[in-house]
Amino acid sequence: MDGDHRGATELLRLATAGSVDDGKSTLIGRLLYDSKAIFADQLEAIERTSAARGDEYADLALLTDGLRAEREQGITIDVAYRYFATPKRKFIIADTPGHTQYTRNMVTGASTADLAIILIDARKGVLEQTRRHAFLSSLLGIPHLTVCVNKMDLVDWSQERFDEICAEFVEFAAKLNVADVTFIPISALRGDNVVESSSAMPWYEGRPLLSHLENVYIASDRNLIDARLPVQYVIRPQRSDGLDHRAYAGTVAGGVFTKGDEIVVLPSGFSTTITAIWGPGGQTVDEAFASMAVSVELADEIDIVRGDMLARPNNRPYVGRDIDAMVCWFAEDAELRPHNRYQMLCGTRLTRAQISGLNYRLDVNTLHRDEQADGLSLNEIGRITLHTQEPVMFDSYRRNRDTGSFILIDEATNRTVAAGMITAPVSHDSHVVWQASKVSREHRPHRGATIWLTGLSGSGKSSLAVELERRFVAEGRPAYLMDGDNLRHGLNSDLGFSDDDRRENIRRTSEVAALFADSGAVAIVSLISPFAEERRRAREIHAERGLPFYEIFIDTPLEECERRDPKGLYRRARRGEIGQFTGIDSPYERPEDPELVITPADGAPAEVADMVIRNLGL
Ligand SMILES: Nc1ncnc2c1ncn2[C@@H]1O[C@H](COP(=O)(O)OS(=O)(=O)O)[C@@H](OP(=O)(O)O)[C@H]1O
Ligand SMILES: Nc1ncnc2c1ncn2[C@@H]1O[C@H](COP(=O)(O)OP(=O)(O)O)[C@@H](O)[C@H]1O
Repeated sequence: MDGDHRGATELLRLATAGSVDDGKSTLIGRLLYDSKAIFADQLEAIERTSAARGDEYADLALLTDGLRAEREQGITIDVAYRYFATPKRKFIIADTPGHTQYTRNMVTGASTADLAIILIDARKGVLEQTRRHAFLSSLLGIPHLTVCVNKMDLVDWSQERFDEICAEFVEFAAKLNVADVTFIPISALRGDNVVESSSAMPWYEGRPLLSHLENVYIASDRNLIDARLPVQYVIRPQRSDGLDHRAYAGTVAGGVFTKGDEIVVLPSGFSTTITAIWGPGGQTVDEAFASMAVSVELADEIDIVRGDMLARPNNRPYVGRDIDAMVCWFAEDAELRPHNRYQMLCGTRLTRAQISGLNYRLDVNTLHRDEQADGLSLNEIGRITLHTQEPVMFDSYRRNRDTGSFILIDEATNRTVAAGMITAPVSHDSHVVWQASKVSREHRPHRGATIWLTGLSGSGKSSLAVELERRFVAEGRPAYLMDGDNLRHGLNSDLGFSDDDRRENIRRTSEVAALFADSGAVAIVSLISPFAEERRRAREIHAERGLPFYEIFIDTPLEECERRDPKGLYRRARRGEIGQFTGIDSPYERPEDPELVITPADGAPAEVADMVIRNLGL
């Protein structure tokens, strides 16, 4: 492997969890101090303050506490990053305060960590917060856990006490998915086993903390197998030769890409080869490894946009719209609830997503799963399913922490409201790829569209739809009537009239209409479609694919529909023989902004059809 790649293992990302009382600030201060990573002036100030207070030792907590005060001005998520280095390794510490915002801070600070340090006060032993930190570390997939049993000086350097705490921790951690746990007895205050080995605990045969941090083996933690490059930018440099060499830039999120490799572009599914790779400094390189920012040039002109992903044809991420994930909720003033919609950022892909289900809320202290929960509030963690508007490329978080994570953004406030870790695709759409067609819309002889007629039963949708279809076909334009009644005989024969079934009925019909419109036909939909949200979604499905969509509201008052009652359904509904009848005991949400509104005053269906074609310019 070359130097670039080995270089990645010279950096260790650390997360620390624990509260001030556990001595976390002191420990970080001690690491910085004893490894000479503190500036002389900072050190002097600390020694002066400690001496003035009559402290026996320089209070190293002053160092990190001072930093904390600095950053408390204006940073919303309270995570501080500290850098230090020894001749062996560079370190980045994400210091996440242990107080009330613990979950949010830890999820934010620790999601890229290689190793988490958990501090336990030797006098107190394993506490609720120890379990919480251990659980969060395992949830975040941090590969190494180092449990520092601190304040050993206050338990007389007792090996028995240390062993007792280790045993208790091991018993709890067995329920978690933690690969590698190391225990170190320390006194952060006195510096025992932090940088120097402790003479007070000769029974401890392991390394002191810093030496452990320098030597812990992390090279095999990185995913070198699954090549993933989420496209961040499409670069079109104007060369002096006038040729247009397009390149695709992004940070490699897994595996290795080599010049000459065959790659597949997702979600389109086109394959091509890499002809050149440029490294971060703009120089050409032969290989690109995980965490390298690169741009690549490809042999074929393929339509690639930000949010697409390059992978290997025989090793693809999941591509799908239904995702199973654990999420941690960050927002103070709103709850996560099923059916809510957010912007989802997964890799470089930004798309809308709806919470399709909340399976359970997890108590991070007891690991109890509450399946009755109807929402998640600040700092709560739960298992959800998500349905995205556009296909998303992802791996499970366990396999790849970059391509397996996402954030949810509130559309109104633009704030990050959740961080998510993908468990798996929801089973029904695993490994489905989008198969691109070779016929583009310009190649088709007709331009398609969908005319969506909504209104109560008996309002006159079908009569108008029939007239429209006849006119289009007479003119030689492909058109097809999709009537709710008819679709319910085949495609939708498994659906009844509950709210959920109607939503599914509308969803399926929208998708089929979009396919017809994409093929160049005029899809004429005649569906009560009583829900505004699903009609909006139908419009969106068309907009996403650049297809015209016209919503026509047949605004015939309920009394008139009931008077007409061509099928006798209203009479039966009134007698209670049919339940959930639209307008009687099931709602109809009137369209707020349709392209056209038709009322009975507009005349007979034939006249109305002429008017529609004229008005919509079809
Ligand atoms: N409970 C109840 N509520 C409403 N409609 C009912 C119901 N039961 C049967 N029908 C008949 O089904 C037709 C409506 O089906 P749709 O698929 O258009 O309905 S929906 O969009 O899913 O709400 C509708 O046809 P139209 O009269 O053409 O609208 C009815 O004939
Ligand atoms: N523009 C119109 N003016 C008067 N009656 C109409 C009009 N359009 C339809 N009708 C009548 O209303 C009844 C219901 O029409 P239909 O098209 O079946 O409605 P829907 O499909 O919305 O249930 C039918 O008897 C039809 O003849």
